[in-house]
Amino acid sequence: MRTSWADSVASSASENDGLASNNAAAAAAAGSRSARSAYVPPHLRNRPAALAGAVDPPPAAYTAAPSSSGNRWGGGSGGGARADPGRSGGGWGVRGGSGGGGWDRREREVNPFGDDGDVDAELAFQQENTGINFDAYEDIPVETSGDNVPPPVNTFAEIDLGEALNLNIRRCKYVKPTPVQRHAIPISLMGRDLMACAQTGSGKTAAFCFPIISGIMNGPFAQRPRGARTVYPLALILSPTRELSCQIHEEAKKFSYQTGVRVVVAYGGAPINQQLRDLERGVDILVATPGRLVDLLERARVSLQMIRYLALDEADRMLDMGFEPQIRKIVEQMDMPARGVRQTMLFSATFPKEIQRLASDFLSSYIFLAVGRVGSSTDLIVQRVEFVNESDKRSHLMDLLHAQRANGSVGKQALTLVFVETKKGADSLEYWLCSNGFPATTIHGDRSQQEREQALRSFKSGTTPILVATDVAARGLDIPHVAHVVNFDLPNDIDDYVHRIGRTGRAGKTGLATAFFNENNSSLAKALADLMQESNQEVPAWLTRYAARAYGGGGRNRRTGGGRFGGRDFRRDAAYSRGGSNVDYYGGASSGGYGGSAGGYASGGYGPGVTTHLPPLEDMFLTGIKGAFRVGTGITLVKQWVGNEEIQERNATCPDWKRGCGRMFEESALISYAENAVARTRPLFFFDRKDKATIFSAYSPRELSLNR
Ligand SMILES: Nc1ncnc2c1ncn2[C@@H]1O[C@H](COP(=O)(O)OP(=O)(O)OP(=O)(O)O)[C@@H](O)[C@H]1O
Repeated sequence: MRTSWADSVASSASENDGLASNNAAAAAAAGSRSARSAYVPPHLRNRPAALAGAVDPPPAAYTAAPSSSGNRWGGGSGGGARADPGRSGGGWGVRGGSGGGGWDRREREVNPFGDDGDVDAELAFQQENTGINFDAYEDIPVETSGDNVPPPVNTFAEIDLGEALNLNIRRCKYVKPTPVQRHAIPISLMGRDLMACAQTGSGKTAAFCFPIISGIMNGPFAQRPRGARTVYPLALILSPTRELSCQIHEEAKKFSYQTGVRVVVAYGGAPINQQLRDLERGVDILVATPGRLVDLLERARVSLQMIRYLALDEADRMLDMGFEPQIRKIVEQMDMPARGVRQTMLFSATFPKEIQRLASDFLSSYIFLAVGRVGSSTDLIVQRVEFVNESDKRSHLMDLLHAQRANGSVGKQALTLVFVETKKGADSLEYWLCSNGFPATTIHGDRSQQEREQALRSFKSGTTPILVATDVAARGLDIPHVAHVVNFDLPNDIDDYVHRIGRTGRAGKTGLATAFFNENNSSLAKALADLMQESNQEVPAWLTRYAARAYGGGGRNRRTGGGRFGGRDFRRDAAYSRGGSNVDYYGGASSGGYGGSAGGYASGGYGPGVTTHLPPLEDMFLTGIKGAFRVGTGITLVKQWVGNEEIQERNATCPDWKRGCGRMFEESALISYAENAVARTRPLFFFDRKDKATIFSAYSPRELSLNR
């Protein structure tokens, strides 16, 4: 039976395709969008028209504006485990009954640390933070922007997180906060929205979990409706893959042990009934993948009406085209309190400016935080690039692994993660490695959920110290002892490369990343060389030559053209503040998005009139035989196309591109253009200039659809 990986991106072809087709359908329906009624979950139906289908007014308890101290719901600073009315001490009380988000009275909270409770005595015998060298992060440049940014802290003791949470932090052996934690936690505790970018492995999970847990512990009691089967979490943490959601869930459970805050996870690919039972036992923090959450919302088993905190991990991925429609649905079209009422936190190691712009739709008067440059990789990772022809890759890998084995160069327990492009490629490489005496397993979107879990377990335990993976394993996974990441096939996007190599060199440890580069990767050359140079790596002379030749270092590379290299808040970029209206991004414009007027991107619609909200792409016209067509790029391709370099790259794949600007263009040529040049991974919209309707939209070569 096909498991529902619908909400697990990286597994993803299936889901992305699904999403893409949904998205295509959405775009197709763009012209009639206004006539289409919005989905109303069952528990919101039969309500006064003003309320149904709209954002519910949040409960009075947390409609207050952010307070300058404490969280935005006016919660005081707090001590130990939460002692809500209706809860018994120690955090196991019953709150709100079943469906109301409280603990089941009969449930015992498993100790995730396996200690006997005497934490301090136990820790005294252990070397604190064994092997973790956070001093490595000390000299990282930090940029913050926005109004009234609170000062960073240097120790956890300076932050009032509450006794129970502090105890768990000690149990985790976190001695001091990492740079992103030092800055992000005070910002979030102040009740401010946050867009945070920090390098892979630098502790972002705790940076958003601590303020959420502390806020729930210390915030006002949440009186949740009783009786119904619907549950009302107070915090929602969304992540793109199932494995990552599980990992965040595990971490959050550790942090919230004996705090009285209950964390539940919901993801696709696993039986929903078990997850429903978990939810029914009560939930304060729901960690979820978008697809499964939408399912739960549509079944009216979860309501977002009482959400106080929304965190998106891997936020740039979540707002990329594959997920954006689902995220908009969850955040804007269900019953979640509006931005400015809820507190929103976005985290990632990469944050292209066009995604920052999109993300600002979900934030209110937010603070931007960049620890290190946006999208940079940590220099704890030694990066090597080797020129390897396609046909030599296997033998080259074999040489690497033999050398590794012979000289123990990456350590005894060392694990090697090998990234490949396709699922088939993963299977076949795994088979070949095993046949050649290297125990390997594989993780990709065609494997069942059980197989994927088994593969991860076997890799983590060292039973199969080589894991061959597609991008399903590229983001967020924190697997100890991954000493070597091999990019057997390089990705097209430098951001994907950053996330992939970030599976090693985590939490202050060093790591090694080797990439096999050949002619097929020339579009990545410039971005790769720049990234390596920036992180003080030795760039081979031949790569520099490729980079110079490739001019623009294309692919979906967003570093070129001044896009984001330099790591800064997009609001500071003058180009973004033009937009035709006087949008004050710092003040939180009404739409928060480009152009600032109603509709368009800000409302998530791509319907008629959307062209008025496109960034300045006035020169990007193709004139077709049936009228004038504007090529809009949705969101993410805009900057890429404006830069000369990108046009160069497009030329490489679509010779007609440059010639086609402003000229007659056959419809078939447009389609082939879409197939060949742009639609590999991101959507492309063609707009008829006259009536501004989408004439067709393309998501991938397979998903090209004609919607006339
Ligand atoms: N203050 C701390 N002290 C010691 N270890 C920490 C601290 N904060 C986090 N860690 C550890 O650092 C590792 C990386 O943390 P985490 O997975 O949150 O990184 P991340 O920034 O989210 O990475 P990615 O961008 O890859 O998702 C984890 O093993 C975590 O337990």
